[in-house]
Amino acid sequence: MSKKAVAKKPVVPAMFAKSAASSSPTKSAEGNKENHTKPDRLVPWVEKYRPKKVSDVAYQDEVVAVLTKCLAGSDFPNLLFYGPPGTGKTSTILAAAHELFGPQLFRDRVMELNSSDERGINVIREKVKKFAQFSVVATRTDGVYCPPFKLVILDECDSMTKAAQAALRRTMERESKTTRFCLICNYISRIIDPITSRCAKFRFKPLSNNIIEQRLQAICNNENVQCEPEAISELVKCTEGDMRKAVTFLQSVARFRTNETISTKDVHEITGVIPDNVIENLYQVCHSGSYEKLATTVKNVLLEGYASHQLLLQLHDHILAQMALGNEQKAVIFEKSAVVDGCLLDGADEYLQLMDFLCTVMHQLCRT
Ligand SMILES: Nc1ncnc2c1ncn2[C@@H]1O[C@H](COP(=O)(O)OP(=O)(O)OP(=O)(O)O)[C@@H](O)[C@H]1O
Repeated sequence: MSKKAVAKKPVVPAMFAKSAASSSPTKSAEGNKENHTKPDRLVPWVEKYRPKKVSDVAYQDEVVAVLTKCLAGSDFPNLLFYGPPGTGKTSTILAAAHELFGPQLFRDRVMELNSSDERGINVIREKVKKFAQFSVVATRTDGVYCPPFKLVILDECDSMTKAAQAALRRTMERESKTTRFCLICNYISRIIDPITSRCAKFRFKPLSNNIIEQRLQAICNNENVQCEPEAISELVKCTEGDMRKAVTFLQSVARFRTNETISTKDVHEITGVIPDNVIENLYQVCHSGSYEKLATTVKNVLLEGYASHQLLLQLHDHILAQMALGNEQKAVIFEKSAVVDGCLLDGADEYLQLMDFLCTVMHQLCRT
């Protein structure tokens, strides 16, 4: 379902067209440093290009379809959005709240809390409960119907204590007539069952490379930033479906680019993506079967300052694409990469871990 719907989405959402005029000073920035009357160029692009309407949210077709229906009927269930970072969870509910309450009532009707700062039971008892208790009536402002409830958005609620979640559950039950809740988290497993069972749950998927590429291209067009097509693809490679990461990297690369046109070299410098020839060289050294050569190459690669986690990630993709390796050999290699990744996260020595992984690759290649 999602693939077809995604393919039909316009490549350039309406929001890009609207902000084109405001972004023109950035274009001339490349040659005309005087032209910065408005501090537009300092606005983070993640905010500037945050979806303004639910229909602007890319790739999350299921939740967009449900919310569109809810907005048409001006009613909402309690919601639980979960999934990896930068996939649109916060943007979606903020856009829905703006459409639901309009600019005038948004402040009165919406309470937004970041649970990683305010995670204790007192916040639920004092702030959330008090806000939820107020009853509101349906109104019509500028001809727009505004429903008779408020919305509490609890971001990063997977860092709430269990006691706070239990208190929240009671508030959700008691104030269900006057207040709707939208809980947002990365890990649904950390939310207690009585809460998950009271919410309509939506999993936000990592965005496809294709979609990220299209949106980055649209931002480049809107900001009049020139970019080699390979540079965009290279940028997308390191985002792992995280749109926030993609847009943030693009803005940094655009700011610090060495020439007028963004090149893959600029992207590598900012994102830490490792050039393909470095990865290919490591793979070929494994092929050669020489341990000494491997040890020297790994030392040199680390001296260049490449991050070991990124090396592991790109080696994984490179090995996955190798036809010469059978399934069994790949399975052994990827099992090792998972172990090595865990050890790196725990702070193990980068050189030893990479050698451990690459020796496994060498061993498996010698069997072909
Ligand atoms: N599905 C999407 N469609 C369009 N833009 C998106 C989407 N997802 C993320 N973005 C972009 O990334 C930025 C961050 O998105 P958002 O804060 O909604 O992510 P999130 O899923 O809530 O992340 P986190 O779990 O880290 O809070 C937005 O401002 C927007 O520019």
